Amino acid sequence: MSDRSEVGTVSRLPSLEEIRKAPKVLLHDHLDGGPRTQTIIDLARDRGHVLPSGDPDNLAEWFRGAADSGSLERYLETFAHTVGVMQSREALVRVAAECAQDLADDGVVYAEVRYAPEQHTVGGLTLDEVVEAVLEGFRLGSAGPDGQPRIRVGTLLTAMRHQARSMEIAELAVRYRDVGVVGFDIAGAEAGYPPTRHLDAFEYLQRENAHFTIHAGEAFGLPSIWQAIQWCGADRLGHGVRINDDITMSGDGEAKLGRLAAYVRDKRIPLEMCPTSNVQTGAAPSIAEHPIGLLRRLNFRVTVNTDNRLMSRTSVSLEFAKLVEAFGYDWDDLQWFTVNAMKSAFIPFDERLALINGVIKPGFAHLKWRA
Ligand SMILES: O=c1[nH]cnc2c1ncn2[C@H]1C[C@H](O)[C@@H](CO)O1
Ligand SMILES: [Zn+2]
Repeated sequence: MSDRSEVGTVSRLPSLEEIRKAPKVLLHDHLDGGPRTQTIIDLARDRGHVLPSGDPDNLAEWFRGAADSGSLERYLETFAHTVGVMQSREALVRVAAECAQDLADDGVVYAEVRYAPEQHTVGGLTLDEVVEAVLEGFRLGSAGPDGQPRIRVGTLLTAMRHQARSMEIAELAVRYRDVGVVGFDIAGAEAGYPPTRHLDAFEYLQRENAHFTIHAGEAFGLPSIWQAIQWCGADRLGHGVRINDDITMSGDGEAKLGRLAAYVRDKRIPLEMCPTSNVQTGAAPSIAEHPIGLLRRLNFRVTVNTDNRLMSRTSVSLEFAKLVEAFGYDWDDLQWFTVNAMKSAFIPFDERLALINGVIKPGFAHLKWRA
């Protein structure tokens, strides 16, 4: 990492190793986008599922390469090999437990992990059995050797936007809201599948005082973001990178916000940004040119996320390290992203505040003091 000079002093930027020690918050991570490759290989053997490689490192490289297509649709094809092996209670418990362990090992203290229950019923599980298996996995994987929780994991239930089961999944999310499910989402190919297709589900969730986010403004532009917020009432935007299209820069570097971008900023609507994933799907040209740089400068409520740790070979720490490299972010910037994320979580306000004041601020203060 490079050094940055400040008036009379040289302050060292956070290294990847130091970032790993910081208490981090993750709001956008797919369970089926992050299994360990050895686990996929073991589960594939049990199910007779044929994989592109039987070697964990080669398989990891295959996922990253195949996801590097510049197209969201082709990126999504790689999930056939993760979803395909996550079709039994044992498989779901194992993948969820390892997910919680991997996130805790990366220093994540609070995570919201999402998946689409409707994709995990091929082996005969009911939707309720799928949800219960994943909750059990998170419970097991969150505990340290002393039995104390190392991480808190909340679940978001996703409905696939090209399917027609969103109402059923929304009802499932409400049914499990008091035992670990904290919200709802829609995902999948964006172009051709506007969020308003699922308006009945979003209206139901609003009547139930439930929380939801919508993947919008990733592979499709402003109309998708506008519908997600103004028609569907999304609490947060999954990605939302294309809000950039509603910001114009004048010759002297001044930013002018269109009405939608101004609304998103004024209302403090959280943007779940996933830099590496966006480069892979072509939503951003590179990390250095990612709109996150501008949006952070303009004080949008930006958060930093992984999306799919397997497909992007990433972690929250690595996403932060890439941003430090590209934009020269310091500890204050990383804390700002983290507090933004914690403020935007779907758990109750007093619990968010307790994590901000009791874990995040003291953790960053310690790292800043050592730097
Ligand atoms: O970035 C994404 N955009 C849209 N859909 C996505 C993205 N990452 C994963 N998905 C899909 C594929 C998964 O099977 C599904 C549920 O996690 O969500
Ligand atoms: Zn996503």
